[in-house]
Amino acid sequence: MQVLKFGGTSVGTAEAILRVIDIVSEKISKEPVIIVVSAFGGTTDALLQCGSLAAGGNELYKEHVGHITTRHLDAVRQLIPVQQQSSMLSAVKKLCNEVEDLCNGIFLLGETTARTKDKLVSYGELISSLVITAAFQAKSVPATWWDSRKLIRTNGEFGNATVDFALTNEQFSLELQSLSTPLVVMPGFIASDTEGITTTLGRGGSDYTAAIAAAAVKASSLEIWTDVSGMMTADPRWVLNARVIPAISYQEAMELSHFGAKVIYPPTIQPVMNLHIPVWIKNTFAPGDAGTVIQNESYRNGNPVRGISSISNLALLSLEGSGMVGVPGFSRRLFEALAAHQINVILITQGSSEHSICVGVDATAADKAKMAVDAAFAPEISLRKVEPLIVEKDLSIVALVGEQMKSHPGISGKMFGSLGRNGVNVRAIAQGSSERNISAVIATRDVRKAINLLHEEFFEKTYKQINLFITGVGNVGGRLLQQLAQQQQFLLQHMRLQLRVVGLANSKRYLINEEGIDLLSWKAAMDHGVEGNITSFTDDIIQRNLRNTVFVDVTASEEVARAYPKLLEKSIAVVACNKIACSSPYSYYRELKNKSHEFNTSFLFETNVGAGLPVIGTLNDLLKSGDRIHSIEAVLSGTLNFVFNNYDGSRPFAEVVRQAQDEGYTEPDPRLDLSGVDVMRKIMILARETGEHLEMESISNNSFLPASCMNGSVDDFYNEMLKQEAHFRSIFDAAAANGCKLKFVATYNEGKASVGLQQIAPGHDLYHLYGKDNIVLFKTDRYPLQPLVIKGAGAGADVTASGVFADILRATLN
Ligand SMILES: NC(=O)C1=CN([C@@H]2O[C@H](COP(=O)(O)OP(=O)(O)OC[C@H]3O[C@@H](n4cnc5c(N)ncnc54)[C@H](O)[C@@H]3O)[C@@H](O)[C@H]2O)C=CC1
Ligand SMILES: N[C@@H](CC=O)C(=O)O
Repeated sequence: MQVLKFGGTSVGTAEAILRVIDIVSEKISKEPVIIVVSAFGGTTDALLQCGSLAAGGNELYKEHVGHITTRHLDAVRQLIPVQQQSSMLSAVKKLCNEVEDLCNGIFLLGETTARTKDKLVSYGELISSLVITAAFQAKSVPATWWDSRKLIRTNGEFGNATVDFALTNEQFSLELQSLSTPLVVMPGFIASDTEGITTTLGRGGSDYTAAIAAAAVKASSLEIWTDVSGMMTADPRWVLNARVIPAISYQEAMELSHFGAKVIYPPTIQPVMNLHIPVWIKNTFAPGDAGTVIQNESYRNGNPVRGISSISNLALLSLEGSGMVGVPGFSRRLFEALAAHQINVILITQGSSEHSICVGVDATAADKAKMAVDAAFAPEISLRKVEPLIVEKDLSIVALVGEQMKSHPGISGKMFGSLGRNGVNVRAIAQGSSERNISAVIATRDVRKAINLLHEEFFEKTYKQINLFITGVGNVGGRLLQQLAQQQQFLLQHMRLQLRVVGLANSKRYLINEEGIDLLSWKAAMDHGVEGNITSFTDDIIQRNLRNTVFVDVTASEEVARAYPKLLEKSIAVVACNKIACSSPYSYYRELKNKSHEFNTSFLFETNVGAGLPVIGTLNDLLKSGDRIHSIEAVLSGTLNFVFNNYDGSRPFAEVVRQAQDEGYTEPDPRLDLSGVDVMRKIMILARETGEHLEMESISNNSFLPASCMNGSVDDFYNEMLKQEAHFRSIFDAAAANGCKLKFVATYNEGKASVGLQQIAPGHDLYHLYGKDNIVLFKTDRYPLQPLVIKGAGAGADVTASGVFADILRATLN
């Protein structure tokens, strides 16, 4: 014999009931079947509402009873041919009249008891099971209706009665003896006490009814038919890639169902587990799907984690005090105080110092718990041996569940590492010695992010999702978006990285799409962005709290550079080609470095020096591996190298500078390049990376630009350069006369940095440097005579964007 249970959604409409009939008809051709049905979806709540309206003196309950009646009568009309309808219509009407009578009584009394409520809600399952029995019969499927109230006997704890299994099993065997049809239909959820008064088995109790029946008749299997295709690796409303678990042990299923996987009512497992009856979770709306089987053995598929679950609305209660250390009885008194007020403890942790004990309870019970515990420990609190109970709310539990976790070291390391890297603070941890469950208490606002992270870490072989927020969509930013668009598919296929641009901002507005902005039409989409600035953009990023988030600064804005600390503090990685942060006063540069370290997230700015060239990375590799820098000599301005490589007096100097700007080598404000300030910033950043506390003021700048060029606007700058043509010509001629080239050189030696224009003779390391190239020469302990040389394009949107791209990838691998 098989037992099948159909939940409220599976019997919510006449159409759904016809599916049930199809499923069951196929089953009974093989072996006899008992089906346990819930009330039509929503009916239990509707009945409870009638009761509370009536108890509150609100006559609207009559209208609600009317709706319930109509719904059930309609189902009869749709499921049963007209000629056979009348007896079922009058049976339903009679039961609905009883509901109304009961509500009238409640209305008159102005109150309702647990016993009356049980009676009231029992009508949902009673009526649905009778209608479904008749529907089978109308389809010529012989079916017997069994009254669960006569079979399942409980104590008198209304609302959540305890089953007397011995008596119940006996009733089932008696009933089985006279069974003459291949099919039995039973109402779920309801039972009766020793005096025959209706009781219920707790919300979701229809699963339990089915398990009790399966155990009583020693069924070959129990099938729970619902509206999902099995137990999932995580809640699919939160984790898009959650998938069905094909097989799971009873113990794992109990852990997962206790921890919020609503697919199965937790007590269901116990009766069938004792008899090793397999439980299948199947989907009424996709009966062909394999579903999940819950069985004795833990299924080994190479992944020790079976599922991820969570409990929301948790409060953490901490009892602390020096008077607790080494004194027996504190925990007993704490638990007794909670138990005396029917407060259920969900999680317990205690450090070996015994200085504190911490328990998790449902947040709705937190205030009651505080009163109870403070009263229980009043003498110790008054003597300051124990502190008043500390209550923290807005917390949740996320838990990894898996029978095989016990034989696998490193799972909790992976779990907490992944949460930590993403700024999810763990408030308490619990792991039983069975190691079947590792629970972490975290802020409720972090739950979605945490579950997705853990799912990615333990289940997704497919990809890791990276959420990018890019600010600044100009020259370099625009090219970065092109490169990302071009490479997205490759990264997905070859590196299992799903790089999504979730946010884009310019100086006036921003756009966020958590599904990822289409990189082929971002310009048009930007027009529909919201008006905002860097503060509202970064607030929005933080509030969304997405996992694996990288903020990319492709502006030259000080305002944007000021936003990094608040992002790093939330473990959001920052990638910047904007040089302002790292060339601000040393204290700010240090603060950012410290925050990146403290919050275990990346702060990367390789493109600050040499654009896409690996200058900072190489320097750090040398330092980390124990080398010592003696000196740095470098040409670090793509713009100036381009200008001096292209200026020979045949056209105005200003015109060559304009060309450098048009080709995208200059800063948004080209005066920073021509004045040498950009190069000062770069050599300072390199010096700082070696550990030097250098400031801009201590760098000497032998500028070749007449001071008058720096007055006024950028247009004034170009006009003034035209006027100063003779000056530029004379510099060029002097170098040419010596057979030299002009290079704007930066040096760092023995803690001192300087920048300035130099005549470079043939044979010098810097002589053969063409176009917009940069060159950096490091002399170190290991490269004392022949320097380590890095050379190549040092400016331009494409190379800079690719350097930023590489930093983004580094940040994601942190
Ligand atoms: N061009 C190059 O070769 C290299 C450039 N860089 C750096 O790249 C950065 C960007 O350079 P480009 O793309 O050439 O400049 P750009 O002027 O073309 O683009 C910067 C963009 O940032 C936007 N912006 C300014 N303030 C903003 C704010 N508060 N919020 C949001 N967006 C804002 C501007 O509207 C503009 O669209 C600069 O910091 C530059 O130093 C670094 C290495 C090489
Ligand atoms: N404007 C800069 C670009 C790179 O930082 C330069 O010309 O080098």
